[in-house]
Amino acid sequence: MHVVAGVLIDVSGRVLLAQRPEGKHLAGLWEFPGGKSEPGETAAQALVRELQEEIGIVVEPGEVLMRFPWTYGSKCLDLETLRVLRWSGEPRSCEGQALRWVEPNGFDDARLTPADRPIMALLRSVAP
Ligand SMILES: Nc1nc2c([nH]c(=O)n2[C@@H]2O[C@H](COP(=O)(O)OP(=O)(O)OP(=O)(O)O)[C@@H](O)[C@H]2O)c(=O)[nH]1
Repeated sequence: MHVVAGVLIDVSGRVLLAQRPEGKHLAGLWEFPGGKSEPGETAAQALVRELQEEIGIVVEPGEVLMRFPWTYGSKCLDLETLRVLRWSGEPRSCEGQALRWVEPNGFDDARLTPADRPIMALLRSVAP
């Protein structure tokens, strides 16, 4: 399963996280917004579609920050994380999930989905 996630960084260096809803796998943990790609979609196309559906913004995808496999029990992900260069609109919750801008250095890893911990570590390492 190919999953794309987007890293939005605001002017003060905070990144946007979404909370996984009740009743879902990893409920309550925070992740970068995104979702599964559909057959035939590139990662960039999937990211544009997912962020439009989930948080109501139109994004310009940038470079791939990280791509790696991750296993949760019997679930295997190919998680591809892209930087978002620009977006139009103000992120808002379109599917009931909580959204939050957080400082990479001030957010406890235990609150992230496990696969997102190495991504946050990368963001911390490049933070100004
Ligand atoms: N969108 C997203 N999913 C992630 C991230 N990190 C991570 O481990 N995942 C996992 O990737 C899987 C795909 O997520 P999804 O949002 O498309 O699907 P879902 O579990 O909500 O279920 P559903 O859409 O089938 O109902 C989930 O198991 C999710 O926990 C991330 O940063 N962003």
